Amino acid sequence: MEEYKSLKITSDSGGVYNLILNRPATLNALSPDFFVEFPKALSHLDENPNVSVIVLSGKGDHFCAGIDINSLKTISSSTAASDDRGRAAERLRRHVLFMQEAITSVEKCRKPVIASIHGACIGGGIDLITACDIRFSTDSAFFSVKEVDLAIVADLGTLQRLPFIVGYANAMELALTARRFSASEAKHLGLVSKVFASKSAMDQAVLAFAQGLAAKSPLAVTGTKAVLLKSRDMTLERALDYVATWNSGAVISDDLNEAILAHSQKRKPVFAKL
Ligand SMILES: CC/C=C\C=C\CC(=O)SCCNC(=O)CCNC(=O)[C@H](O)C(C)(C)COP(=O)(O)OP(=O)(O)OC[C@H]1O[C@@H](n2cnc3c(N)ncnc32)[C@H](O)[C@@H]1OP(=O)(O)O
Repeated sequence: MEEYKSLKITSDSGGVYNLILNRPATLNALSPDFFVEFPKALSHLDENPNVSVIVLSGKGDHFCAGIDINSLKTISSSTAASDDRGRAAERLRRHVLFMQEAITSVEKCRKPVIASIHGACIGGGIDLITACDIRFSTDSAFFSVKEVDLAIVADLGTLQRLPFIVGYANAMELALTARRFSASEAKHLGLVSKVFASKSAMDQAVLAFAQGLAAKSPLAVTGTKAVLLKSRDMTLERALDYVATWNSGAVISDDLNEAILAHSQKRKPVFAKL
């Protein structure tokens, strides 16, 4: 297994792997290392056939306190130091695109990624969880689309993804006010699917949930993720066309035969890995 400075990977039984934000001293603030390592880690997990489902969590008392504020200072001073504003702006734009790619790597991963959130989930933390496929939290977790309070426009995906999750009006209100909101409000808005009384209760339930997903046809799971994500960005007509093409390729698989056979034999299906 690769060694990372900002992350840790562990595995549980049944094809469930844990991708853990691992800078607890800074509440898992997203450092420059994170933006290099996170897409690499996801790519390795994606390529590893033993991995069926990925659970993203944070070590320590909080899930993620957003961008590492010290790195934000470095970004802004490195552009101010340049003598050419046009070039500095172009460099900064490329850097933001690079950071966006790191977050988008969650969507590019074929396997489902579940966010398991406790404590703070702020700024860049919201960018991360909104790219995830499913979100769970503890009841003491709290959330904030904090960027306007740092005098910046959220630029790593929250403004693009959050409206699809909580609706346009709710996303606008949360992003403009930067107010802190609770896990129960996050549940009410649909940002998290389930809320748990403690981190240990959540860990246990998320593992059981992830193992349940991992037991399903990997082709059907990866196809469902891919089609839902593509459909989000397409017209209905194109999205229906896309899924027809997808299924015409994937429907004729051993998984379909195994699912039908297992059903008729009243046993659990066993599928080959992806
Ligand atoms: C190009 C731009 C791209 C992306 C931009 C993204 C924007 C954002 O992410 S905006 C959001 C930025 N984050 C924040 O504003 C949160 C700041 N942190 C807090 O408000 C609090 O720490 C808390 C999350 C509410 C938790 O409070 P508490 O439990 O009291 O802990 P603290 O004592 O405040 O923190 C402990 C320790 O962690 C350090 N730390 C906290 N957050 C960050 C951070 N974002 N970056 C770097 N370091 C952070 C804090 O300084 C403390 O360190 P000490 O050395 O112990 O002082």
